[in-house]
Amino acid sequence: MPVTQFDTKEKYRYQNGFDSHLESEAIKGALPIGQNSPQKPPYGLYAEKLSGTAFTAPRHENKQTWLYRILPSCAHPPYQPSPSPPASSDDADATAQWAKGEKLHYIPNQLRWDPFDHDESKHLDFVSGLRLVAGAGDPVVKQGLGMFVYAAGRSMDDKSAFYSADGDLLIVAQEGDLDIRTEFGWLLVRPMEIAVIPRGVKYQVHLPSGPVRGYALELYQGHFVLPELGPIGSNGLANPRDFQPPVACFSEDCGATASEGGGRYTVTVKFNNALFQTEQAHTPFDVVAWHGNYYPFKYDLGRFNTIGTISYDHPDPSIFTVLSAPSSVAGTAVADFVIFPPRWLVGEDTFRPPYYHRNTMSEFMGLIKGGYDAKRGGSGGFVPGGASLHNVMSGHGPDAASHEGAREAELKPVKVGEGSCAFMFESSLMMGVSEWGLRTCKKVQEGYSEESWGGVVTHWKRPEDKEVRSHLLE
Ligand SMILES: O=C(O)Cc1cc(O)ccc1O
Ligand SMILES: [Fe+2]
Repeated sequence: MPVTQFDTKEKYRYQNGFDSHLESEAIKGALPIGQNSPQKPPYGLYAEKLSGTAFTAPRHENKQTWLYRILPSCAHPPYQPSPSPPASSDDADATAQWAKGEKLHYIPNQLRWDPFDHDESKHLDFVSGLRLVAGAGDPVVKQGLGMFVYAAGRSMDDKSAFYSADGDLLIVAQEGDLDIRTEFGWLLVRPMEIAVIPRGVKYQVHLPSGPVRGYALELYQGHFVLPELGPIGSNGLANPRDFQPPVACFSEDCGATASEGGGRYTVTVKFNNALFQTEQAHTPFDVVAWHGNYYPFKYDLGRFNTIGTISYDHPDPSIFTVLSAPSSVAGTAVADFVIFPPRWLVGEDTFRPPYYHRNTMSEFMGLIKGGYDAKRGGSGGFVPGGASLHNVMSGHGPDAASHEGAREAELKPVKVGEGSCAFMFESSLMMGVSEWGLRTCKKVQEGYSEESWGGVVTHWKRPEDKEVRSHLLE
């Protein structure tokens, strides 16, 4: 039985593997045997290669997939600049993010945002509901990244598709399910799950459970890898087999030629942070089979094998890295995706929350659910759907109350983060904040720094103080 868009039973079957060479056929025999490009591929399909790296990239980095589809992707009328800004009923500046060359604001202050708005208007879909919050670099030279939030109240049109030429998109679902139809098959991405849609892959996002909100990171350079495990050994953190790419699933909505079909599929592309559109007569979701190692996938954060100290001191958060996008400097990431899942704290004689910190890397944090052990929750705090940014060398750490609590806490084993999950996009690059992120969204918490650290208490004692001297004489 072919797996078509109508066959829901088959829709959510997945394969397993990270950076594996996989293959999937919705119709048995659709993949050519022993070669990629036969004179006449099976079932009259077209063979099309999708390259995720240069042809000549080293073998261990080389990424490509062969797609076997009813019509080739090139068969479309020319793209035009997106005729109207992404639909938004309530936010005139919402499209600023798409404008090429938008000025980013570089500021050393700690920033924190209240939860970003939902799409009350129900006018926004996943694409028009994407907002750039912060970023660095430039898609033109394939360097850097963009950090986004999304809020959407309606599904993308059944006859629409989106792809980004700018980079791989890591999606962190925070509220609501994303039913993502890709050229490679379907992915259901729920809160506490993530997905990565590689550069160039076309997709369409449906909202089966209602409005959605979440975070996303677009990587303008390279691809995500699993972090090295070093002395941890051969298992732990995110295990490769828990990454789930889809199985092939196609629609046949194509005419006798590429331009004769009756369909009107709107394809939108994000190209250098500007949107372009075309309308084609045939579905872009016509891939009957594929094989390769360049594919979209999802990952359930609940499967993360969290590791921590069983003796003393707070380890660096790099032990919580799910995925990393390396730069050319060893051990230095363009972006790390790090999570803070529920875990046992047993450290002895240890200040257990995150230490006070100034980092050469920038730290953008979000909260999927629950709370975070070094930050106050509740209104005005660090709460689900909100975010914080501690840029290059901006001091941060537990707020005064968390610090005092942790100083005095009885150090018995405790489980922290039960029912919660914070995450961090950590980058070696200095983050610029978009106009939308700084002003238009109206979510920046004015008093963040003062509220958090204004009340940090001095515990300093001079050497001649009685208490210190008696301690030294002991
Ligand atoms: O809360 C943060 O700032 C992130 C963070 C977490 C941690 O466990 C150690 C260092 C660090 O920067
Ligand atoms: Fe930090």
